[in-house]
Order: sequence, then structure tokens, then C-alpha cells
Amino acid sequence: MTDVIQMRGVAKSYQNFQLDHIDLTLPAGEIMGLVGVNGAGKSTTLRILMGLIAPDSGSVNVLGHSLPEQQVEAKRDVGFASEDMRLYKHKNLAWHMNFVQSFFPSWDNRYAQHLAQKFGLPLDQNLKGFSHGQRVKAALLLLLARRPGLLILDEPTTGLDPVARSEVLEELAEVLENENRSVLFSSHNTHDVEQLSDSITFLHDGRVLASEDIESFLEKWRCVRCKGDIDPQALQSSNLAEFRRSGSLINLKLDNYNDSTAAWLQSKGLEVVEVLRMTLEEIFIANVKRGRAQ
Ligand SMILES: Nc1ncnc2c1ncn2[C@@H]1O[C@H](COP(=O)(O)OP(=O)(O)OP(=O)(O)O)[C@@H](O)[C@H]1O
Repeated sequence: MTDVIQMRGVAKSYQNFQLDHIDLTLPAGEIMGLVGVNGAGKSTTLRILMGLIAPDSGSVNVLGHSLPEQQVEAKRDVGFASEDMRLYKHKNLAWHMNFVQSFFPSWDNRYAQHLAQKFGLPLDQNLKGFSHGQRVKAALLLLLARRPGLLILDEPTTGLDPVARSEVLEELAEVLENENRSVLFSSHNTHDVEQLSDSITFLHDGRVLASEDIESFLEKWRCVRCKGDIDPQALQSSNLAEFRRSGSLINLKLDNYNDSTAAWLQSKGLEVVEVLRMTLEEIFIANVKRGRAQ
């Protein structure tokens, strides 16, 4: 399988922020969520991939094209949507469809009509009268109908109410399920990512904390409740993300949990009371806490 995105050692410094040697790989046909809190560096990473920002160092390859040298070729087959993508409020959706079609020979008009119907978008109404959710859907339609080989979406669900968010996600999930699409999208929200993605990259403070398929994350992380008294220093391990006393219990958040972990805890004098699976949100927070401590 070929990779549609390869970033190697990409760095970018701003006055108060540093994107720190980012390695990112997206295999063809996969959907990856880039998750991080505000200011983690998600937009900067996506903008570097679109050739909108030049990195200070490192290499970037998109759809087999080296950036920035071959960005014209790369962009032809990439659909990029971000919050600052402007649609013309005084034109209707049909006008926008014609407009995009005139630039992209790959435009699929039947598919565009199908999506307009599916998203419930009127073709003849000026976008001024569209709700925010309708505008997000219109922007997605204009991207998807170009049938790009790679979609890069910067926080596609930001600013949507819960109902519109769930509609956009459901429709996007359905559209993507039926197509062999490669997608990289950013989000603050692990629930959005869980619905859509095959894999997740957690970004924090300009660094990649972890990057894996969702199943692996869910398999490897556990919250372990133990009885006993122990100095946290005695449990120091790169797998321990959190140590918290709660009454007579100790709560541990552990990465790379396996059969030998309980035996290891017992050897430290702890009695394992309960082992719980963690949600992706809990795993994200544990990753951030561990990242801060390192
Ligand atoms: N042109 C710039 N000049 C200086 N600093 C910048 C510039 N662009 C971004 N930054 C800084 O880089 C950091 C990362 O910003 P970025 O927009 O990539 O984060 P993000 O993860 O997308 O955040 P959000 O979720 O809030 O959109 C921020 O601290 C921001 O202030």
C-alpha cells in the first residue's frame, strides 16, 4: 500500500510555539484523525501539508509529490477545507457547483447532485440564507464532488450544534465508507474522531504524542484500581500516565497493559481490585498528562 502523506522530521518555529519534528504517515484508503487541544499545532500541520506554510526543516510528501516544489501537482488532487474557506453568500449552491467545476476537470456532477439531495441542500437558494451546518455541508459537497484522492479537513465539525455535528459526521462517515478515500482531519473531539477514523494521531504542544489505529489504543490502555500503599516513585515507568489516590484505592492509567502488568503491580505490593478499559477521550487526556511529565 502506498502512503498518501509522509511527513518526516517537520519543524516550524514561531515566536511562542514550536512544531517539533513531526513524523506522520497516512496510508492510502485510510482515515486519520489529528487530535489535540487548542494551540496543539493541528492547523499548522495541515497548512504545511497544503503548502500554505513552509516548514523550517524536514520533508513533506503528498500523493507522491514533494512539497513545496511540486505543490501545484499535489493540490490538484487534494480537497482542503478549513474554517476560513469562504463561500459567496450572494450566490446559490448551483452557481458554486458550476464555479468549482470550471476549475476541476475531475468534477462529478451526478455525484454533486446526489450529495445535494442527501445533505438536504437547496441548489437555488443564496448561501446567505444557509445555516452554519448547511454551509459546512455545502463546502463538503464542493470538495467531495471533485473526487480528490485525499481530503484534508481542518476541524470540520467546529461551531456546529450537536445535531448538525452528528448529521455532518454521519453523512461524512457514510460517504467515506462507500468510497476508497484517504482523509486526514483535525478535531478537539475524540468522539468525532472515533466515529470516522481508522487511526488517531495525538498532537500536543507541537509534538506527536502517539499515533496508532483506534483498536490498538483501546487494547493497550487500562485504568487499574489497586489497594495498598506505595510511593509513586516506586512505580516509575514510561507506561504509567497517571497515579491518583482515591480514598483507600490507587487509580493508575497505564499504557501497554498486558498479562504481566498485574503481576508487576503485585510484585510492588499492590492488590489489583479492578481493571477497566478506557475511552478514547480518557486515553487522549492520559497521553497529554504523560507528555507533560516527560
Ligand atoms: N503565523 C503565526 N505566527 C505566530 N504564531 C502562530 C502563527 N500561526 C500559529 N501560531 C501559533 O502556533 C500555535 C499552534 O497553532 P495552531 O493553529 O496550529 O493550533 P491548533 O491545534 O490548530 O489550535 P486550534 O484548535 O485552536 O485551532 C498557537 O500557539 C498559535 O498561536
